[in-house]
Amino acid sequence: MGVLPVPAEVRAILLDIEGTTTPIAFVQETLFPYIKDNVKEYLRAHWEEEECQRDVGLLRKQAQEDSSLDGAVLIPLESGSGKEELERVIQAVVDNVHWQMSLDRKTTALKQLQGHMWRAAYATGHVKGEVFEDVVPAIRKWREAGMKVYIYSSGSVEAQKLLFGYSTEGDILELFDGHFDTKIGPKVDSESYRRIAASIGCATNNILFLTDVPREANAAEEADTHVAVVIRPGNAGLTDDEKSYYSLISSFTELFLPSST
Ligand SMILES: CSCCC(=O)C(=O)COP(=O)(O)O
Ligand SMILES: [Mg+2]
Repeated sequence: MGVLPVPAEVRAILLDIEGTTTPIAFVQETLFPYIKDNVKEYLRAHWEEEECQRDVGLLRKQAQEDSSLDGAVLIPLESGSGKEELERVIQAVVDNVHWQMSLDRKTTALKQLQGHMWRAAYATGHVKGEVFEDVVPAIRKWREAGMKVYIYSSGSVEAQKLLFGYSTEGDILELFDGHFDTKIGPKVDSESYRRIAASIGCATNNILFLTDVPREANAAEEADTHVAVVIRPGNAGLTDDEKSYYSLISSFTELFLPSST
């Protein structure tokens, strides 16, 4: 097992979810198929609700922005009433969601809808959020050492709270001081890390960001945030250059805090 000393100036640890706290397989083989299999039924059941209409409105706006992309699916406005017209619009939303998911897009519009759909899956016990076994004990230790701990995921804040609120380890939301999603900006944009630091009330170099994705690590580093790339079973492989450039950990227990005993 390796040891990665955490720089003394670090006051907060910012965690990615998929591939960092949580197996990629859980997201790709449980959470995402749930959306693909249930989106049409969900839209039919919730169409009249304000939240659902807001989600569809966001998806429609995103679809317009995406209209020049290969395979993009536009979402028409309902023109008139009637079951057939409703089904036509719902089908366009379904096709748009499937198209975005086939590209693993991280748009806020897609992530908002997914978060709302997962609510029922978690609340009924159909799904439990998976976390790697080292995650909870390590975070508890960091917090005892005075470290603040935040989540930054492309999954919506609501989806994050569901995953950790209904996790295999129970409700572990108390372990986090706050949550960020793509509303603060994309994870591959260095500006997002500056906004997160401002929101936490610290400098970017007071933060250590843990992620499985080198492009995200690169963006954070550009903003002067400390980074380590997390290697977990099922994660995408790293190039030799990435392996030698980034600090790597395969378990949260490898982080060594200056105040740790
Ligand atoms: C919050 S659970 C769903 C995860 C998700 O939708 C996703 O796109 C994963 O992104 P991450 O930034 O956590 O790698
Ligand atoms: Mg990730």
